[in-house]
Amino acid sequence: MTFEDSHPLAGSPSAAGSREPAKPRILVVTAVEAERDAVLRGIAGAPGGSPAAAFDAIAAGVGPASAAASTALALARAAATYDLVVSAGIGGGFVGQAEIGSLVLSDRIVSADLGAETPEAPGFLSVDELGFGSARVDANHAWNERLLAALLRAGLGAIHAPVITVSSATGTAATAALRAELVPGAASEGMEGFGVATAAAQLGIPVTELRAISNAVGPRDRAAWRIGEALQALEAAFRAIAVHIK
Ligand SMILES: O=C(O)c1cccc(C(=O)CC[C@H]2O[C@@H](n3cnc4c(=O)[nH]cnc43)[C@H](O)[C@@H]2O)c1
Repeated sequence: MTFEDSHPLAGSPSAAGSREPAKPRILVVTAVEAERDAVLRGIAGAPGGSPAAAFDAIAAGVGPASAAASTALALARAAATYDLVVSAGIGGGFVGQAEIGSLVLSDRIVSADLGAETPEAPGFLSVDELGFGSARVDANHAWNERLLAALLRAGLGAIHAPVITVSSATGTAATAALRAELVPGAASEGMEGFGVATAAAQLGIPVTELRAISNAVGPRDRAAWRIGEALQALEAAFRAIAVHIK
């Protein structure tokens, strides 16, 4: 028995009897159902309902703890057979870095509030500086290139930059400035990426984060959030990925 005969991920025989390469398996983890449904609408928009990858999408709950626990459970149920995990959803955009409606693909995923406040400037020490591990997971470079290429093929662009994870969304200009200083170049803020990334990284599975910007990171103004616009951008991004990923 060959590997192709015995391995469940080795691909299925085509009509001509030759073997198609197996589609990559991608787990998409959102916070809420509205985000998951936008992702699923995008994937369902692939021509013939046949996406170029095998996707599963789950709504894992808001915040890094729920995201980590739900991701770990989904990975365990699938015996960790995913090729990529994507933390996805709407997100805040840092002013001057990412506008409302734009897409941000993480080059690294950084927990910006995992550490200790200090009375001295800048007012915060990360767990890395405290010597308790790391508040950073690097996004998978090779997968990012494939995702960016897929977006580009559909005429979409994404800012490639750090995405921060926080347990409390930024609500003042001072916190926005502090978080931008702590993570230079950060373009987006969400509440789940580091949890998703930690679960994936502990199983050795490549991970990245994709945010569609719904609001500016800064003084809290919920009425100004453009959730519909961001969900449409998220849907378009996953349609592009489902059609064009190679
Ligand atoms: O009310 C709705 O219809 C609705 C639809 C989709 C998503 C939501 C959320 O409130 C999701 C919360 C989710 O959004 C992320 N997020 C968005 N902007 C920020 C931000 O500026 N700072 C931090 N997180 C942000 C976050 O990941 C939350 O889980 C509502």
